[in-house]
Amino acid sequence: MDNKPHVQIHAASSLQANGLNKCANCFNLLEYLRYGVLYCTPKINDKIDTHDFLIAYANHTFSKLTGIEALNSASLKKISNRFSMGENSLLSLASKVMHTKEPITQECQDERGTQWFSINLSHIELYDEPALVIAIEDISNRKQAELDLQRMNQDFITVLESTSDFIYIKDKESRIRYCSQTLAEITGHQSWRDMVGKHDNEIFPLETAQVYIQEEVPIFRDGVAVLNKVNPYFRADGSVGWVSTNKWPMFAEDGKTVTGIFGISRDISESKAREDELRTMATTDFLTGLASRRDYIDDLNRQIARIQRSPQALCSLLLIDLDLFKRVNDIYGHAVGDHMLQHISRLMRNDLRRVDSIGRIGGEEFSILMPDTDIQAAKTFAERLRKKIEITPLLDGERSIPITISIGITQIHVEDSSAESVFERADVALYRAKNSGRNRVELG
Ligand SMILES: Nc1nc2c(ncn2[C@@H]2O[C@H](COP(=O)(O)OP(=O)(O)OP(=O)(O)O)[C@@H](O)[C@H]2O)c(=O)[nH]1
Repeated sequence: MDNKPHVQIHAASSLQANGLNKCANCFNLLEYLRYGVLYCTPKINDKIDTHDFLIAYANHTFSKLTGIEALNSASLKKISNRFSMGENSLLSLASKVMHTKEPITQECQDERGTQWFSINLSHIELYDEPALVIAIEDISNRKQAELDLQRMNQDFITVLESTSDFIYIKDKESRIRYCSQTLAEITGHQSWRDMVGKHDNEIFPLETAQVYIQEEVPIFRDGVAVLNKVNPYFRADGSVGWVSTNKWPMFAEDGKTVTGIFGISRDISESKAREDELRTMATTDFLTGLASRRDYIDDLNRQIARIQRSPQALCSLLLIDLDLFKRVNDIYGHAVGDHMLQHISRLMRNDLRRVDSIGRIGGEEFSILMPDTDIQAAKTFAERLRKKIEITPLLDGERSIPITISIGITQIHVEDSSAESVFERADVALYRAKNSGRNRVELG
């Protein structure tokens, strides 16, 4: 140790001085300790309940750690306020130890709050004289690490309590160790702390829990992440939401053993609902609920492909146009015109088989696909539909508004390579029906 001072021992009594001097070599050893050591004796020889102590010996490390110099023969009271101990003081602890003869260990800071110490006070009897040994250790680094950890933990809890995502850490039995407040609330718990130790089986309906548990099998078995899984979940109120989930394995220090799972599930209920809505809008006509033109043409193309594969297969197509529909709009207004389109759609849809499909392919133009139906059978169906519409007017309050339809029919041929050629033939037939006075069925 550098600049090690010569050991000097100041004894409270001659008897003690004798003993201590005999121990001088032992005290020399203490100079090499990484602990600071004070050896104190009660200031008044025979009174243990004295309020002060004489520092008989301080090792070099004590001065080095605390920055307090000239300790030998100083009083403990004098240096007591150099340690910040909350309710206690070094002096009060010293008195307590002398009373109880029980050692005390306490953590404290220096007066400026820049250093942390662990201080141990022990009562000893040396040559029948009571004495106090104070050992001090600089624990600033450990304390800083502890405080950092505490702060990190607090930050982590703040994240858990404020994030809108469902965040969770599970142990190797898939039990919750931490989770976000949102996950607690959505599953009917007051605090995320109520979730700690729970298994998915205890949180979610069994079926949902099984999905989540299965998902975690490869994570535990192979240490791989599971990413972008879209799953439904059940809220405490019974409603269904959707989450997109990422789960990662957490490893032990060996970097191999999976000790748990870290997961983030994001609620995508709103975006999923919007996506579903857009998909429906793209495939469904908003006014009538029938297939949109695009979706209907997809069906038609499938039928064309089927017939190309099996030329003996049949499929007929009806092109249907409302007669003089402009007049309905002009006389009754556009809203009634809309009701008429809905009315006709309902009448047509009610007459279809499961295998048939129907689409609104223009403003007041519809088309029906009839698989496994030749053109004559399609004509019979079309005539029946035409008559039904003729005799079923739209009822609008007191008013009864009649309408008729014209229909052009064609059968899909093996030579048809696209929807256009099929529509063209049906259109020619429809044109003929219109030109022949409307409310007619024509074949093309
Ligand atoms: N109310 C309403 N009318 C529509 C809609 N789409 C198209 N129409 C109307 O449908 C009418 C079609 O008129 P036209 O093409 O002249 O045919 P039409 O009056 O039915 O006569 P023909 O087809 O020759 O029998 C137009 O007045 C369009 O405004 C719609 O979504 N709602």
